[in-house]
Amino acid sequence: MTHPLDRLFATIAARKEADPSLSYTAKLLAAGPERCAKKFGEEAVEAVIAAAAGKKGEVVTESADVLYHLMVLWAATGVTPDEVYDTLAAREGRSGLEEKASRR
Ligand SMILES: N=c1c2ncn([C@@H]3O[C@H](COP(=O)(O)OP(=O)(O)OP(=O)(O)O)[C@@H](O)[C@H]3O)c2ncn1[C@@H]1O[C@H](COP(=O)(O)O)[C@@H](O)[C@H]1O
Repeated sequence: MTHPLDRLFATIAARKEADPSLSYTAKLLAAGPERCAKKFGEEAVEAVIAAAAGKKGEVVTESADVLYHLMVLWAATGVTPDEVYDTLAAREGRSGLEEKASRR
């Protein structure tokens, strides 16, 4: 069974060919990467506000919005989930503190 995020990305990628009057994703993609980036930023801020207010339920729903808009941004900029997963895999097992120290 495919992961829900992979299924969502497949739907988003397929919307590149869809009619913007029939699909929100197609409308966003047709508006270009800058518009997609702005929407992602707005949704991220909404998640930040929910977290700062201690509203766990809203953190969950805003997180879903953030993930959707991040994937729209990947589609708009030609990034694939595998590229992101590979980057995460390459970091596996290396502490963030260790990586930070190596930059000093
Ligand atoms: N997961 C989502 C999803 N999450 C959030 N959104 C939309 O993202 C929008 C952002 O919220 P806002 O409050 O900022 O909306 P808004 O003010 O109307 O947006 P703007 O006019 O500013 O762009 C809302 O319209 C939400 O419905 C999503 N739209 C689509 N999906 C998925 O994408 C699939 C394809 O959707 P369509 O492309 O619309 O067919 C759907 O079946 C879902 O699986």
